[in-house]
Amino acid sequence: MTTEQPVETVDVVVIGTGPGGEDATGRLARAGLDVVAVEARLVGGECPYFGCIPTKMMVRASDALAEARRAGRLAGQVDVAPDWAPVARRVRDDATADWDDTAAVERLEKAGARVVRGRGRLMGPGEVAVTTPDGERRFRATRGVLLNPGTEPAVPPVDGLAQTPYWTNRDAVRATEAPVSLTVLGGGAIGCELAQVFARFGTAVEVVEAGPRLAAADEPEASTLLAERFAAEGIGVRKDAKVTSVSHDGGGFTLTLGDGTQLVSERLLVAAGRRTDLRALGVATVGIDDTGRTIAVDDRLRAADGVWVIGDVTGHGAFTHVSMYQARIAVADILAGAEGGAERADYRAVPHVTFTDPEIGGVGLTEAAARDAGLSVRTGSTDLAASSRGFVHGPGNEGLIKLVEDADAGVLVGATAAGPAGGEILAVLTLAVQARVPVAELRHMIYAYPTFHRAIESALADLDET
Ligand SMILES: Cc1cc2nc3c(=O)[nH]c(=O)nc-3n(C[C@H](O)[C@H](O)[C@H](O)COP(=O)(O)OP(=O)(O)OC[C@H]3O[C@@H](n4cnc5c(N)ncnc54)[C@H](O)[C@@H]3O)c2cc1C
Ligand SMILES: NC(=O)c1ccc[n+]([C@@H]2O[C@H](COP(=O)([O-])OP(=O)(O)OC[C@H]3O[C@@H](n4cnc5c(N)ncnc54)[C@H](O)[C@@H]3O)[C@@H](O)[C@H]2O)c1
Repeated sequence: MTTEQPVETVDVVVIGTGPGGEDATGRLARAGLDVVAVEARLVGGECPYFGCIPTKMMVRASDALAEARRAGRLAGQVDVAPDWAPVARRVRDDATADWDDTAAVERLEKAGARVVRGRGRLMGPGEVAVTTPDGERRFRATRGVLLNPGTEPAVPPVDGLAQTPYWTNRDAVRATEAPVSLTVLGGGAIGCELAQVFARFGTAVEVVEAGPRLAAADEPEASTLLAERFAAEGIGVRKDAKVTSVSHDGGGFTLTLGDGTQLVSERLLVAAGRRTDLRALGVATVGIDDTGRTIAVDDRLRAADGVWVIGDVTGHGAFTHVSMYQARIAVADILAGAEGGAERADYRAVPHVTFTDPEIGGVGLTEAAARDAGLSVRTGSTDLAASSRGFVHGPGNEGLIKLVEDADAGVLVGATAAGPAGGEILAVLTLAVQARVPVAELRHMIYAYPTFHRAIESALADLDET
């Protein structure tokens, strides 16, 4: 039986504590506000427990195996006997504390915030109801409500799929052993990272992608690079594939494709994008459209009077760094009161890194997006393997740098760095896009020899020739 409690008046209610919501809760509490953070699962959200951190530990392990396998051509034979046990142990003990958020809750409490376990929803301006295991609690927020609900794995409406024990990322990070065989539905960021991880541990992996290429958000050249590496590592990729049905029995999963092909595997990972449920959040009660997947926000993350929204649900890049960037701006705006915060969100240089090998880093606009935006586009590219550092590196040196220039303005508006340390090379390119560093200045710079990032110089030179 549920009991209704009196309405508690507080300064701010935060619904959902992904990386941004957690950070914002701490900042607001440290600023002296009375803050209640409502969390239905684990404080910290997807990233520390089911996303970035555990999957990057898995990537680190699989990269170690790949490097050991390359050692024969560099330093003498290394015997490689993959063992998932240390991976599972690190993910369980080091990354997620066995999926326990006590430390995160204590951090927030130490900052002066309260954490309420349950599912929150808006009931009108400043009004929040929380369904907890002990009944419903009601809060009235006088300064504002901050929404950071994140996303859930999307499960495509494929005949039979919902009735099978498929994995999502939340199950894959809990794997206690690498499966014998795995079909991955979706060749985006999650699908590609995890396909390569398990393949390197000996799993027979097949990626089934509805679209024409892997990593479709990135430049086509990066997709090709990744596809070539997947082929070299024996990872099957089926592009333009339509899955018509899925079944599961003692023999595992059977996927039937549109052309009649059947794929059989021990496990099935669904990595086909994410979904949100705005209706359940009650956003319509404050005048926010709840029919789409995202919530529109202004450059101070305001979505309605007294309502700020941050994270994946804003549609400005489903990345931890975006969620935390937005948290800082929203908190400053909440604390500034009527006059509003000074900092405005600017998404021209949002970086992202897909931690496959080769690692694919991208920032700003792709060539196609820049052309669609009507810019006068010039591109420059270079082959990382042909650089001095690529030559030194040898096995595993495949990569590229691609620059997208607004030729009229003489600045970069986008860049891709794929290869060993692609994400690290990206840092200087992110700065160039963000600060609109003139291409002439980038050419004038000195790039340390023989680094991977020195190849930027060759890509800049190539801008002249296109
Ligand atoms: C497998 C995987 C790997 C990833 N790797 C990376 C990476 O390497 N780098 C990177 O930058 N990003 C990565 N991401 C994306 C990253 O995890 C998210 O962008 C990040 O977590 C930010 O999300 P968020 O702040 O919107 O909220 P989330 O992290 O999704 O958290 C939202 C929280 O709100 C809670 N919640 C939702 N609704 C309610 C409600 N009504 N009441 C109470 N609580 C509620 C949820 O329980 C959840 O804890 C990865 C994601 C996945 C799935
Ligand atoms: N390193 C990182 O930063 C990182 C890593 C993982 C995830 N993420 C974030 O999480 C988000 C979600 O990742 P994701 O991989 O689930 O989504 P995604 O949007 O990146 O990729 C989903 C893929 O699934 C395909 N797909 C959809 N329905 C399908 C179907 N029925 N059959 C076959 N393929 C289908 C899509 O065409 C797409 O290529 C990413 O967009 C990213 O923002 C980031």
